[in-house]
Amino acid sequence: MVGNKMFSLLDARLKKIKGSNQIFGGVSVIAIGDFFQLKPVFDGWIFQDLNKGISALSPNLWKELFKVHELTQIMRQKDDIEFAELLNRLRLNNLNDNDFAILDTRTVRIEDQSYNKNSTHFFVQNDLVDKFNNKFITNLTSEKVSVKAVDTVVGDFSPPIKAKLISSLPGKQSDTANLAKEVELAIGMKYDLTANIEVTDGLTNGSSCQVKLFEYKTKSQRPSIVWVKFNDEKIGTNTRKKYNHLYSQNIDKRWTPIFDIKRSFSYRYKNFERIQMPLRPAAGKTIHKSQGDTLKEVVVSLDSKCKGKIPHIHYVALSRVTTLSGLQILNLNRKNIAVSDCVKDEVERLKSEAVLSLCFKPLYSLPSENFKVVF
Ligand SMILES: Nc1ncnc2c1ncn2[C@@H]1O[C@H](COP(=O)(O)OP(=O)(O)OP(=O)(O)O)[C@@H](O)[C@H]1O
Repeated sequence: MVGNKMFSLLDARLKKIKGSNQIFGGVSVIAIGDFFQLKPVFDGWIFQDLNKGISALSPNLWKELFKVHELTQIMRQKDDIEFAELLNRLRLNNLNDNDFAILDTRTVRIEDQSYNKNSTHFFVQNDLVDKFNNKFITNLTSEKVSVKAVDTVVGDFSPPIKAKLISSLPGKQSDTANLAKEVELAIGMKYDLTANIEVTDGLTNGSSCQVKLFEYKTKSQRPSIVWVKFNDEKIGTNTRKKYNHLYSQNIDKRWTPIFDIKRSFSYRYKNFERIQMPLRPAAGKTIHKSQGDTLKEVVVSLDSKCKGKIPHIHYVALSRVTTLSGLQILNLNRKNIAVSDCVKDEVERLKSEAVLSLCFKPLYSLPSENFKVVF
């Protein structure tokens, strides 16, 4: 979700690109989202006033310019309306005893026979995700390879200084253009892309796939191509056409080739370049990274070492799955369910003071007897 700092940066960037002083450089902006999902990371809610630097003097773009039109039809859980209604109550922290009893029926223990250990798992924190993925890969008996990043420092430094700078790079992927220092790849394991490779072809940060084959074109220990199958078969259609010549007999036509990519980043005032496979293990993922996902089966643990409650995290985690029967809960952490007060106030304000009046009557709000299809 876009926060208030990012929104203000978008405004400034568009003004620059368009060479115009009009708001957003005169470009029309449509914002889509749900405030009852997770707060932007390292940013404030889009409706809050900026309070630092020169931007604090500028108007609140969100409150001044935007009006809301609410989409009410639930698509993800359209085949399980009771579950959809329960989720709508969870979204507002209004679950009743019967709802909790229903969720209890989905609670599992790791020792249970029914536990779907191979389903995607969601956790609150990164360390739990890493632990789960490492264990998952260790337990796989398939072919594996550990791919190390190839790093270079940009600038005129002596070789020992370069080596020292490179070894000081952090393990945190978000500090290194989303490319890992080392990524453990295993056939059959689920991965997410960690970079936008080809946006128009759906090869975007977060796209989910399964690794199918390593292809070595040289004698190196490093695969030249990692063949993957995306969960959504439309993703990678153009890439598969573009690399048609790479498909030998043992390569399934639905698989997509993934190559090393090169990205630049700055760390402690020095510039670096990293070459790495843009893949991150995703048998387990954080609930923050699961936003936007749709899955048939999921196992959720809301266990958290954080002291405070994280508003809306229960709703986001439980609403990624299409049916109640596809959901398993390891730990609901019921006492931590929370809704942000400032979000409640803003949604109230939008509904009472900032409703968009449409200049036409949408087809879906016309009575069906008025609707005729003419050939
Ligand atoms: N018109 C539609 N018909 C059938 N399925 C749809 C339709 N619109 C969306 N979906 C499916 O519903 C799911 C959710 O869609 P989408 O991500 O657009 O909604 P959303 O409200 O942004 O979800 P969220 O914010 O909770 O992630 C997706 O799996 C999408 O494919």
